[in-house]
Amino acid sequence: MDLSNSSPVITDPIGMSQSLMGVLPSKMMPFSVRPGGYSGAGGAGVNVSRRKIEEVLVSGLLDAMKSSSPRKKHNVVFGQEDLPEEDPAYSAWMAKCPSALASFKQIVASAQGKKIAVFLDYDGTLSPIVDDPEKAVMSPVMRAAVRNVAKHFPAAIVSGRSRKKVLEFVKLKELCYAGSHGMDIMTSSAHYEHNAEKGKEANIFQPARDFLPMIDEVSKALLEVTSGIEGASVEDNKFCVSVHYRNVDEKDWELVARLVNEVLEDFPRLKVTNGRMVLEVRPVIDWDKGKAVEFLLQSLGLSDCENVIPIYIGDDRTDEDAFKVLRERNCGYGILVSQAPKETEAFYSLRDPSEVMEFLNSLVRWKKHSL
Ligand SMILES: O=P(O)(O)OC[C@H]1O[C@H](O[C@H]2O[C@H](CO)[C@@H](O)[C@H](O)[C@H]2O)[C@H](O)[C@@H](O)[C@@H]1O
Repeated sequence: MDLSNSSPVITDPIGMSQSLMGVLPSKMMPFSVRPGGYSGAGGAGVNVSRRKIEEVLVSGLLDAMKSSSPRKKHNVVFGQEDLPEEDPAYSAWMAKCPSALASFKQIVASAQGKKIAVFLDYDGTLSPIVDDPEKAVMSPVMRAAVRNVAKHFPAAIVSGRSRKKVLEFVKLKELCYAGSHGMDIMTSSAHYEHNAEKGKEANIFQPARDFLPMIDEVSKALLEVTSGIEGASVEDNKFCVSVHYRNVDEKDWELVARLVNEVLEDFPRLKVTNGRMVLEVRPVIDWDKGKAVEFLLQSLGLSDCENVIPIYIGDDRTDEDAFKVLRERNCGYGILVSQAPKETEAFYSLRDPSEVMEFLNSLVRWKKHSL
């Protein structure tokens, strides 16, 4: 597609501001697309300023794409990215966000006499990041670790994937699942804490149900526009859609940003956020992984901070919403999976899925020991 002559026309500037609000820092937003309204000049000036706005939005999206996970070599054994050289910036970051393994004693000491609830992201946390999203399988040893965790603690998977897909990967019935970034939650009766709720059937909560036809439509549109870009792929996650650019040549990233932006102009009720080499299109509703964790704690009868310590482990930007909720409630711990310093609301860190597994196994050993 030749974009050199395209002059995008913005038909709904307020809608567009919503669609890109997820990725643009507010200081980058031009005055005319701030939430609350469009205040551009009228007449011929409108098209010029609209085009400028379009450029600012595309370049904001592109910056966000570039700043997401850098490409690294993969370790053939565990599939995780190679460990970085120890450097002062990393050591300084570790001082602020220490290893959850090194801090294990402190973590369990604070949980003495309380119930621990475990929340786990999937990609990059329980399975290593791989080039093909369809091949992000979980190893049998990790599955055994998660199964053991679910035997001893209330546990849930909170993923950007569709609930069906993540269940296909995890293959464990003992857990609760929150797919589509928490917009598709299933709790099972086994987890209900209160006697009155014990007999309850598995429960489904889908706060973005009305968006299903729209998501279907945008998914098809995104698939169509990106079909000519080598390496790009679109994954329908039921209540959200991922546009993957991990396998796209960097010179084509701007094209990906531009096309996603163009498609979203027709969907003012959708927004785009970005994760690890992926643009995630989802409804503009006040719901995220943080809200999903609050919902799960509440519905499982685990919202009493005095007696419950929720632990949330995740690697991506969307997991920050959950870390933030725990930090703001002053209840439990967020653990970021990362090998590089990152700004985070998490209290602790783990380097990769193999460390996540070690941490989960340690939790189970501690629990068995304390019984
Ligand atoms: O919340 P998550 O479970 O972490 O889901 C976020 C996205 O994860 C998947 O993409 C990521 O993992 C892929 C497989 O390792 C990798 O190829 C991709 O680059 C990563 O972004 C999933 O495919 C996406 O749909 C999720 O949005």
